[in-house]
Amino acid sequence: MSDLAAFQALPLVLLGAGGHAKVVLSLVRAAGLALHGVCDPALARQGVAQWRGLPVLGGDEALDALAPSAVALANGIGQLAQGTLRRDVYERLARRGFRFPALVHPQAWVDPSAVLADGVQVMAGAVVQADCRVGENTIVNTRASLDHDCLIGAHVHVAPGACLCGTVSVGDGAFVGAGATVLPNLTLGERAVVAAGATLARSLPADAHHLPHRSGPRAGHSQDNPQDLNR
Ligand SMILES: CC(=O)SCCNC(=O)CCNC(=O)[C@H](O)C(C)(C)COP(=O)(O)OP(=O)(O)OC[C@H]1O[C@@H](n2cnc3c(N)ncnc32)[C@H](O)[C@@H]1OP(=O)(O)O
Repeated sequence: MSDLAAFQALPLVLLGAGGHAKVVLSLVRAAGLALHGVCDPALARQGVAQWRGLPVLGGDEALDALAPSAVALANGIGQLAQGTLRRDVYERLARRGFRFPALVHPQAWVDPSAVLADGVQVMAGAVVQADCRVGENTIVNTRASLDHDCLIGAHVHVAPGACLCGTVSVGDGAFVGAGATVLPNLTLGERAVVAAGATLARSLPADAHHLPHRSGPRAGHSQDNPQDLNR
């Protein structure tokens, strides 16, 4: 068996037991992959022995008893705009030699020419089109789509229902909110944030935020100042 096949056959340890972890667990089960257990400090503190049918192995320290050659990891920590916990945990454990296989829900479409790095998660209903490249630990969440030739960095979250048109480049750590649309050929810098529901029509520099345009006045904001209405 090749190194890659051996790593893909390892049973998975799920990290975290919050909302994102539930969705990762659902993917792993739908894909028929083997599971070893879940690590979650809160469940361990509460003395919980089983979570959604999985043995609770303990908190972070439980991984000290496991060899990177014996298990692979599935990152169940979610990522909100500007959050770093998911990335920190991934990088710390990857440095210790643990591998995170790319996980693709059986009801997602990933074109065979697309390249997914370790730790990428493609959730149910998502689409990754031809010649996309997706960097480590990135989430392509439920029903999100990356059209042809998108180049997505590491630790990015493309939230549920977001749509990236063709040839969009996204820097490491960026966040594209639920239902947002990014027009073709644009670039988002590292850690840039596109708000849920926004349409991005110009490239966004590193660390910049893009909020949706407002169509009407809001309490406490002047109707004469368009900036108040279009923050
Ligand atoms: C499975 C899952 O659920 S994955 C999670 C996916 N989550 C998302 O997609 C959420 C993405 N987050 C957003 O869009 C956020 O609102 C952010 C990160 C862009 C901005 O967050 P903050 O800077 O905290 O903005 P804050 O919440 O203080 O809002 C500031 C104002 O902008 C408005 N606003 C913020 N984001 C949006 C938005 N996406 N659409 C419309 N209005 C918005 C707020 O209502 C608020 O208006 P107000 O001043 O009239 O009260």
